[in-house]
Amino acid sequence: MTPPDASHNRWSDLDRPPLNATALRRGLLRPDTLWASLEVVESTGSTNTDLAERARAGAVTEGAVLVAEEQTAGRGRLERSWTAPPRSGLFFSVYLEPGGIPVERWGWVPLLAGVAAATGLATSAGVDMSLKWPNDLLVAVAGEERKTGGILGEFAGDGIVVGLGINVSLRADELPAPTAGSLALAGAVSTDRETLLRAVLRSMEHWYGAWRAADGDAAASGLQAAYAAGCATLDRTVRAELPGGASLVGEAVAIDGDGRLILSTEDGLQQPVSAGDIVHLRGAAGGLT
Ligand SMILES: Nc1ncnc2c1ncn2[C@@H]1O[C@H](COP(=O)(O)OP(=O)(O)OP(=O)(O)O)[C@@H](O)[C@H]1O
Ligand SMILES: O=C(O)CCCC[C@@H]1SC[C@@H]2NC(=O)N[C@@H]21
Repeated sequence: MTPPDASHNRWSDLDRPPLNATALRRGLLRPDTLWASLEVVESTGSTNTDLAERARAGAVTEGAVLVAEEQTAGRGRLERSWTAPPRSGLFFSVYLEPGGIPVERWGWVPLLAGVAAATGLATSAGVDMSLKWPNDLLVAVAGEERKTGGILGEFAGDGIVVGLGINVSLRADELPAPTAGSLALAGAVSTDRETLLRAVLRSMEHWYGAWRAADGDAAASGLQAAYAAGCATLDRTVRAELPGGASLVGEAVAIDGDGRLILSTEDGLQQPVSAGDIVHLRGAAGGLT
């Protein structure tokens, strides 16, 4: 006898159960907490696009969370795409309105999301997590650094939409690129997406509260130090591929108060990098391979 869902592969329903929005709301939406609403949609183009549209229309309040089981036009930084099979990971965006905080400090919000996601996932999935500047989430798969998550922050309306894509149960044959990984491939003790999402959102609430309480000062709130402690880019020789095509090689020596990566180059200069792609090069400074 043929089961009614024979067209699905065996992973779709057993290993990738749907999210329970009611349970998530019960655990996260409480009076006096940051998270004000949580919606789970079956499929959409991009949760960032959707929340940004709502923010521009004034149709969303701070603390809104939009989660999709599947994205058909997921977007990454630098006009790239974000692709993953339905329910293989967490694809969600949050809307934050740090009114009163000087806008030049808002650039810390996506970095804050990276610290929160890395901390929340390390605890809930039991996997060592690190950050590649600015905010890729890295895990080790068979001793190799792999990207298991990415973060896209976009100004919209009076606030900022921060979208997170986290590869949870992706198998090796499903990876969108050789550089990608997943929590499962990194040996996660749990791949329960509700547990992971709750942990990330709670950690984000903690860091956002601390950052706001310090008036957006990343040093005073401890955020700058937490970011540096989790950042795998620091103390490495890296190549920064800058917008416009130029590139810069140097040792990553610090994250400054504006969240920029400081490279110490061969000519002895300290060059701040505020946007671009970082490639971690092997070997110590001067010993590139
Ligand atoms: N789920 C994911 N996990 C990790 N990395 C991802 C994921 N989805 C997309 N990426 C990465 O994001 C980038 C997507 O960029 P882009 O849209 O330019 O695609 P591409 O595969 O690099 O090139 P193109 O689509 O132009 O052929 C790639 O580096 C890809 O590896
Ligand atoms: O690594 C990157 O370049 C950032 C990837 C961000 C992906 C997430 S998935 C949820 C949200 N919606 C999007 O379209 N993008 C972000």
